Amino acid sequence: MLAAYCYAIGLVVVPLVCWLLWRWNYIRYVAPVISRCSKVNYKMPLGQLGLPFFGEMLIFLWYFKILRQPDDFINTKRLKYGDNVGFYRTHLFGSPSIVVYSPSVCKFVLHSSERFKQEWPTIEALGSNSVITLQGERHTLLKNFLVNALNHRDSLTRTVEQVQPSVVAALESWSKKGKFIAKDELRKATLEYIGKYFAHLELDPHKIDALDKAFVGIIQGFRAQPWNFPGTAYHYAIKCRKKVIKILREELEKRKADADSAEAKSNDLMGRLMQTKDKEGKYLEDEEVLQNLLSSIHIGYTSITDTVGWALYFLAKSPHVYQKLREENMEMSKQKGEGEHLTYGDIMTLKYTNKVAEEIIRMANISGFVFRKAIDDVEYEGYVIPKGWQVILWLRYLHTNPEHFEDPMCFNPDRWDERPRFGTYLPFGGGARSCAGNMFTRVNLAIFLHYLSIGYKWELLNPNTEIKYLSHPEPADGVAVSFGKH
Ligand code: HEM
Repeated sequence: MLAAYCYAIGLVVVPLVCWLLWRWNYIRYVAPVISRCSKVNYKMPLGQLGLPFFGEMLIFLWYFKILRQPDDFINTKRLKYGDNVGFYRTHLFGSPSIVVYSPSVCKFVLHSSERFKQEWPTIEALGSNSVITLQGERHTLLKNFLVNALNHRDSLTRTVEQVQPSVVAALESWSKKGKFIAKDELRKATLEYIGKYFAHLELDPHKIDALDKAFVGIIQGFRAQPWNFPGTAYHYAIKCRKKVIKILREELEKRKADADSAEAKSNDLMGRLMQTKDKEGKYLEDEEVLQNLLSSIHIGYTSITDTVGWALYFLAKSPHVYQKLREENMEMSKQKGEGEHLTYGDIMTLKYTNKVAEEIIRMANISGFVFRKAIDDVEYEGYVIPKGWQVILWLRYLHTNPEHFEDPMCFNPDRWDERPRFGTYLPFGGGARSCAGNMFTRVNLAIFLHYLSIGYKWELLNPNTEIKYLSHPEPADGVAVSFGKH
């Protein structure tokens, strides 16, 4: 009797449970969409949603962490399902998702903010008044402000003037160190100068370490589960955020208390935020000033650190590129007097340097993905992007796909002699949420490239170090270098 019972379990129950586990996400997420969309004849994108709860996360991790071939996640789907319409269905980061890999669909999603919204469950870690999380009119107000303050010609001219002395000083101090982890030094140097440039913050080494630690804590909370109790990454991120806001608030209060001080009169980012008015002529709330300053310092110093870290890596691996870069910049340097700095106009004439900068940005892919949520069922060429599903724009795939860039993993600045095909190069996103600091990044990178190439040489201490792709791409050793003067 018992044997028959066990036999029945083995024969019926176990396969049934396995089948249910395998089909669970289909039954839960896909079947209702198919039933709803059959009336309007929309097709379901191809793909699969994997296991309950985990979805295809284990496969994703396999490609990112074990094989370290992140884009093969998409390549295997293209092999299995064919090219289809430029996107597949999957289940990642806890949600049924559509992964988009084609230029036209990426553009469609980025430029359809009425159909796809940006949603951050971890809003308290990011700040509910930050341009990153705001929606609607307030977002437009702050976004326009930031684009103006960071990316326009006048602002870039000021950036070039004010940032150079700090870059020169940082490189000089590195040459005295000899061997170091470049990412560690870059974090400190860029935080120091961005803090000074954006808010006149005078940061001693102790304060820089404390601030940097707090910013790392904030990042860890961005994509964590939004569980706000002691011990969670989200809770810690909120605590770190409060610490940074406290430091920025001290500076804000100082300026309010002494309106005649040089800082209060300066037109740094904090000063300009304090002077910004909305449509009704009302100044921004303090909280808005502080939160947007925090976001700008944060994104600014981390993205420049990453980009310049990659510059050191790629240039060390491509001596012929370094040599050409050096020649162009030595030529520029000869035209300058002793101690005379570059102008924004000079940087624009450095053709090869700008190509190197663009190639670094393409290959670094520091913002490899962009996330949206479909507000309603959206039809695209007969297929549905279902309401409530997460949409993951796989921007990095645009830049590593040989159909868009020949021999894409080869570091080749000369590919920028021609413009990439429309929509195939989107490192800064697009549409209403495109990056507010794209030109700011390019100019900062060009300044580093200039001073690095005219004055310094370096070698990678671990030239074969692995590349980490999560949480963002970087050489696993943090770019350990031996660094010195020419
Ligand atoms: C290589 C460097 C950088 C890359 C690859 C990059 C990439 C991006 C991308 C892809 C987005 C769009 C996100 C989305 O659509 O959801 C974005 C948004 C943004 N970026 Fe950057 N970024 C870089 C540097 C910077 C810098 C230096 C700043 C400022 C100092 C900055 C400020 C912003 C802001 C404020 C947004 C939010 C815009 C909005 O929500 O409307 N970025 N960035």
